[in-house]
Amino acid sequence: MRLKNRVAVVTGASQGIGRSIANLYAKEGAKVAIVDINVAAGEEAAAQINAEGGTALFVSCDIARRSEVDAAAAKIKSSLGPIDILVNNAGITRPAMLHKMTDSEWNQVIDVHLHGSFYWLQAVVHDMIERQWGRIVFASSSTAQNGSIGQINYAAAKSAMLGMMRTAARELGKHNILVNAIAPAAATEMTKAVMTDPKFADAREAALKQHPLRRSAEPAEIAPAFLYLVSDESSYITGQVLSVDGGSMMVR
Ligand SMILES: NC(=O)c1ccc[n+]([C@@H]2O[C@H](COP(=O)([O-])OP(=O)(O)OC[C@H]3O[C@@H](n4cnc5c(N)ncnc54)[C@H](O)[C@@H]3O)[C@@H](O)[C@H]2O)c1
Ligand SMILES: CC(C)C1=CC=C(C(=O)O)[C@@H](O)[C@H]1O
Repeated sequence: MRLKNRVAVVTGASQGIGRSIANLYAKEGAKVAIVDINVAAGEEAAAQINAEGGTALFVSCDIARRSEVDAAAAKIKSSLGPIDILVNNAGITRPAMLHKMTDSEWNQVIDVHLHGSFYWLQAVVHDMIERQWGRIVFASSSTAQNGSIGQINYAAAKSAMLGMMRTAARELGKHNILVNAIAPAAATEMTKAVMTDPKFADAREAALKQHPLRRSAEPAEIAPAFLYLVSDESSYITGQVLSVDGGSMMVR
């Protein structure tokens, strides 16, 4: 077991990529905190892990609110112990062309990705420094490098997360705290509309023709990369962005 007795926080783990990460970490022996605003799905995800012999705790938390992050971190530390691993995975999209985007659409996306990730960094970093061990992974996106039509808020947020990741990697490396990012691509609730809406059928077909693997991924195919970056096997990797997208962005 590669994460035996490690305490891991995975934000946005009620569904999608985060849930697959939580499942895999639990199988590898970690005590996992599932942090999400989707209470029903989060409780179900935690119950499933516990029923299968793992250890999981669901904690309801809107990561865009510092008070909720601080309360969630305190609950996790008192229930599971000091936090060793943080995965800043929770995310949302609020698409609109830039000339039509409202302040609310802009702020919601910035609040979740940027403020949420920052609050969680601050909530875990003191314990990690004290223990001289930590692993932090951000879920970024290829939109950080390429941009994405209709997603200026999301592209800005995902780009900024890389700046945060690299800065944290530089500041924390001397404490044996490694900080990296993954740019994933998988079929989830987030991508469902674009993947299934008939009005995007032509764009989808064109994208698939350019895709080296000619298919999208399941979240479970993304999770092993998140395991690698928090395991002892990646002890000399920090400040990096790993694309786990079937090579789809390589060909652009
Ligand atoms: N699916 C993809 O192809 C893809 C591509 C690039 C990046 N990503 C990123 O990967 C991460 C996971 O995406 P996914 O596809 O699994 O999405 P998803 O929509 O299936 O899951 C996102 C989770 O985040 C939770 N969440 C949203 N706002 C929250 C908040 N304020 N506080 C706490 N939890 C909140 C949701 O409830 C949900 O459980 C996101 O950061 C996303 O931007 C996904
Ligand atoms: C195009 C669609 C399926 C899509 C791809 C990538 C995303 C990302 O998070 O990088 C999603 O926002 C979504 O728009």
